[in-house]
Amino acid sequence: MFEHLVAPTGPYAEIRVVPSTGSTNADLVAAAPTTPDRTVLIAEAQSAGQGRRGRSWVSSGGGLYLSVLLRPDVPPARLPWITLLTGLALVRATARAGVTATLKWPNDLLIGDAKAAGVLAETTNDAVVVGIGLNTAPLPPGVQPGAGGLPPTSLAEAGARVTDRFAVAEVLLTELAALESEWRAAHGLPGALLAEYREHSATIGRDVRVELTGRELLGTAEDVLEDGTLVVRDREGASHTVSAGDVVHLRVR
Ligand SMILES: O=C(O)CCCC[C@@H]1SC[C@@H]2NC(=O)N[C@@H]21
Repeated sequence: MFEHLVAPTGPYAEIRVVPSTGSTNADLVAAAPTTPDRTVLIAEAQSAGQGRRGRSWVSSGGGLYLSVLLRPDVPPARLPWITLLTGLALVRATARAGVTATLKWPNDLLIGDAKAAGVLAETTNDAVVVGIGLNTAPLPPGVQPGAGGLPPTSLAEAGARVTDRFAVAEVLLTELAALESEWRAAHGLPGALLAEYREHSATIGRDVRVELTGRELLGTAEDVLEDGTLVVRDREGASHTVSAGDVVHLRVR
């Protein structure tokens, strides 16, 4: 499998596949001090898969669970774009499998109104570990929607042409490398990627509810800006900038 995944001209220092681990993100965060830039770890199953906000990520096998350690030499304020451009890599890879997907800002890949993938980016010293969980096969019965309330779905349920997780991983990593290299070359500015992100956004133009510390913001998501923040206009007409740490829910009209 290892050989199957390594593109001869690919930019990755290493692509390692393990049968099982606790969490590929936790492994790369722990190994960060001695791990080179652009190292990939893929697990066939995880016993302690992590989602955002302390949630767990169902990783019993049948899905794609991978993390990439990156050392981009860009200003720290531009690092939130890693989450967004990873979302774009997921959109592109999903399209190559014959399925149209959109992005719930900042990090959820949606097929229709259900969630097929999530991204968890963690910063450690001078590295960023970006984890991707993508449901290629249906989840086991009984998996509840996450805290965001989105029901789960998978490439298989969406009728994708390609559902083999290693084949999908190969396309995904190729797209991620292309996007991430372009972004690095622009010193962390999104350039043309901003228009691509807006085009695939499931959030822009939708009514949203944002959980802020101690209060709630109800409004309409208007745009995603060059710094990766989301602009929300509230019912009184005031504009708010929401950062990637805030929780945004799409509201049904
Ligand atoms: O939507 C989310 O909450 C993010 C989910 C991220 C899950 C992936 S699976 C591979 C990597 N290892 C982890 O423990 N988490 C990420």
